Amino acid sequence: MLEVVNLSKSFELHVSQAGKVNPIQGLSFGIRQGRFLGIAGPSGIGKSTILKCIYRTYMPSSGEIWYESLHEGRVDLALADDRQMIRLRERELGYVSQFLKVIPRVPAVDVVAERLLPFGWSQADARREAEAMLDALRIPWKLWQAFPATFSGGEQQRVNLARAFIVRPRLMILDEPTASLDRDTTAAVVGMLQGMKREGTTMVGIFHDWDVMEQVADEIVDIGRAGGATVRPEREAAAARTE
Ligand SMILES: Nc1ncnc2c1ncn2[C@@H]1O[C@H](COP(=O)(O)OP(=O)(O)OP(=O)(O)O)[C@@H](O)[C@H]1O
Repeated sequence: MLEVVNLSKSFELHVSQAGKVNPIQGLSFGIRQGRFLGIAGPSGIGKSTILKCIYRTYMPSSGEIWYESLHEGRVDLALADDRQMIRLRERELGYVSQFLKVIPRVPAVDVVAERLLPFGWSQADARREAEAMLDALRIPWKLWQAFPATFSGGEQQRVNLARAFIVRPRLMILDEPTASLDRDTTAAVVGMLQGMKREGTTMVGIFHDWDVMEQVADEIVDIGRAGGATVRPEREAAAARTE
């Protein structure tokens, strides 16, 4: 479903004489449909950069990112043009980070509901679905009509999750999606991710909390190790030991 081949990304540093930073150099990995690949490694090594290259927030410096699209066939996301990326983001790719970027003065319920409109949903049905999603993510109903710009960090993160989850993307890209959440909300999000995985969503993600990573990931690429060795979560490793 996703195959990253020899991916490299470097950044030109304009503010100093330091030249370039090259966080990602010749990285390769693949994910099968319905699997969750975790990415681990020390701070600053380039984990978020990989996700941003897949979602094409960043243009890779070189390499290939092959994605099996439902509507567009096999696409190299490293070369796809902007219009194709917009279509794929609207219909197939979900991206959740810690930071919410939305138009100011739009109520939370509409920020979430608007994701369904390109799929032909009516405004009323989309709102009802958005309310159910906000409820599942434990956003109090009193905030549904409020503007997310005024929300706490954890509330904004849940609006972000709701925007991504509501369209049931084929490929979900998660950059520390539970970083500002409390334990109960994190557990609710983990349950929703597991449910989506059972329904066939493919996911790639970074989690600050190793326990959460182990609950959702089928395998973990540790990019701090030479060659990006794959580490299996402990529960799978334990199951394998008893096989
Ligand atoms: N837009 C950018 N311009 C310049 N340098 C960048 C840019 N984005 C990332 N970098 C650099 O690339 C390196 C990797 O950053 P990245 O955010 O991918 O790391 P990370 O592994 O996700 O870190 P953390 O775990 O701390 O979030 C860092 O040295 C960072 O400063």
